[in-house]
Amino acid sequence: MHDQVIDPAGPGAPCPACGRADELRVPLPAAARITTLGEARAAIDGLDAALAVLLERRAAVAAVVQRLKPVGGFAGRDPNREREIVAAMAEHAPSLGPERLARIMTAVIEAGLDAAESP
Ligand SMILES: C=C(O[C@@H]1C=C(C(=O)O)C=C[C@H]1O)C(=O)O
Repeated sequence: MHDQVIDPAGPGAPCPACGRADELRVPLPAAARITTLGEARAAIDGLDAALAVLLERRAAVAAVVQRLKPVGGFAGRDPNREREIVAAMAEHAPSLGPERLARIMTAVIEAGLDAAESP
C-alpha cells in the first residue's frame, strides 16, 4: 500500500521552540492501489496524523518567527512571504494548485498566528 516514504523535516533538525523529536517518517499511500473504503480511511487517518504533527511543529516554529520579527503577530503579517510559501508548496501539490493551496495556507498561517498570540 505504501510505495514512498519521505522525511519532511530531514535529519538533525530539532524544533527550535520545543526541542522535541527531530524527524518524521511518513508512509505515503498510493491512491491508485486502494480498493476498499476501509483501506482508504486508514490511509487518510495515517496522513492526517502526520499532518497534525507537522501543523503542530509549524505553529511552534512560526511562533519563534513572531518573537524574532520587529513587529510580530497579525500586526506583522507579510503577504509577500505568504505568497512565496504558497508558490513553493504548489510545486509539490499540482492537483490542488496555487489557489486552493492559498486557501489552505491562509487558514494554517492564521491559526499559527492566533496560537502564538493566545497560547
Ligand atoms: C512567520 C512569519 O510571519 C507570518 C506568518 C507566516 C507563516 O506562518 O508562515 C508567514 C508570514 C507572516 O505573515 C514570517 O514573516 O516569516
